[in-house]
Amino acid sequence: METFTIRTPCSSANIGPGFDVIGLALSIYLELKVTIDRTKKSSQEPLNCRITYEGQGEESGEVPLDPAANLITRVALYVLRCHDQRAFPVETHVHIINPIPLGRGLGSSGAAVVAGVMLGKQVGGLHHLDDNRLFDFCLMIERHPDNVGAALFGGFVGTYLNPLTPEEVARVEIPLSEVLPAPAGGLDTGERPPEPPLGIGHHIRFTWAKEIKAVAIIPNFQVPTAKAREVLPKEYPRQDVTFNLQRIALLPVALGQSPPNPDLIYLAMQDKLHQQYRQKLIPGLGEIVESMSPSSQEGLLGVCLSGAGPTILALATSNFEQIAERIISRFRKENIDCQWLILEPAEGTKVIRPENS
Ligand SMILES: Nc1ncnc2c1ncn2[C@@H]1O[C@H](COP(=O)(O)OP(=O)(O)O)[C@@H](O)[C@H]1O
Ligand SMILES: N[C@@H](CCOP(=O)(O)O)C(=O)O
Repeated sequence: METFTIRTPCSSANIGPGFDVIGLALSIYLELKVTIDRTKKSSQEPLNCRITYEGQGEESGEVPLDPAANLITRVALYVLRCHDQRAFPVETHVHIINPIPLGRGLGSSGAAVVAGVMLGKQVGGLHHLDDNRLFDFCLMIERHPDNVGAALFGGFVGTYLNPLTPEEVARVEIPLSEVLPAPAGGLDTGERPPEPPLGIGHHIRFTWAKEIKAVAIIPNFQVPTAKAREVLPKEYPRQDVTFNLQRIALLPVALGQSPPNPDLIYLAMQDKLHQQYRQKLIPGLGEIVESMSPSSQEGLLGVCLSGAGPTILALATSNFEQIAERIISRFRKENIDCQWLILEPAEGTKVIRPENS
């Protein structure tokens, strides 16, 4: 019996102005406990894979247990099929432990994609795929690099895409339905899916000052990332783009300085490219972001929307409970309940094998 665990952190993307660029891996972990029983000759399970699940959305059953429908196993199958393996090895059991809240802007889907790519590599024995190549596979599915970059590489990262040839662009823009295997009921045509072009995405690691903690205030409703991207404009006024460029040049420097400079961080976390448009999906967001600053709230460095929301991320050095309570009370006025957590920067995705295996 072969067993191993894949551990992937959640993430907070953007951190204000770094829309689709900056990501921070944080300390809530998706875990896959994988067992492969190679003594079996055949399997009754679809695609030779049994999925069990515990964690967020367990009662509502919103995470499918069919390997042809579950995001993690579909992504693993994509990697396998690019390498002429049509199914999981006989017989694979994937137990998913997922404490990352779904659809809240903490990168649950990014973590699922990264864990899925790693699962494909491990069960397929595809040891030649290094993390940079796995990043390419992730980008064929999650088409912005910030949250998957953080979940794969860990820490505080800047991510960017290479210029691609027109032929490669066409390959990257292929509809998701042609990349991922068809959900339950779809026929396996036996065709090889399109492989990612080489070196689509890259990352650079930034320093994170040890004093800074991330307070996540998580409202009790979901905003699907796809919906939060639909509300964004196709074009922006030049002054808004310049505003973000000025801030993004400051942000990694400001968050790496020890001791942190609250006024600089507050300034560096302002955004004009996505947060104001997402207000219509997240009642109270505008007021929260505009009303809280280091001068009005001791210990606070800055506040932003986490990923596509609705979670609010407050960066702070002290008074975490008071900061969280102030944001929670604003959401309460909208009849929205929240939970809150203090999170730390996290390591990237790891495969953990039992000793002497
Ligand atoms: N552990 C998981 N296993 C399978 N599917 C998952 C998992 N985590 C997230 N997903 C899928 O991703 C969706 C949420 O993605 P998205 O809207 O991008 O929000 P988020 O901001 O949490 O990434 C879930 O509704 C579910 O379909
Ligand atoms: N840059 C993306 C990040 C989405 O992250 P998620 O964690 O909400 O999936 C965006 O802002 O749309």
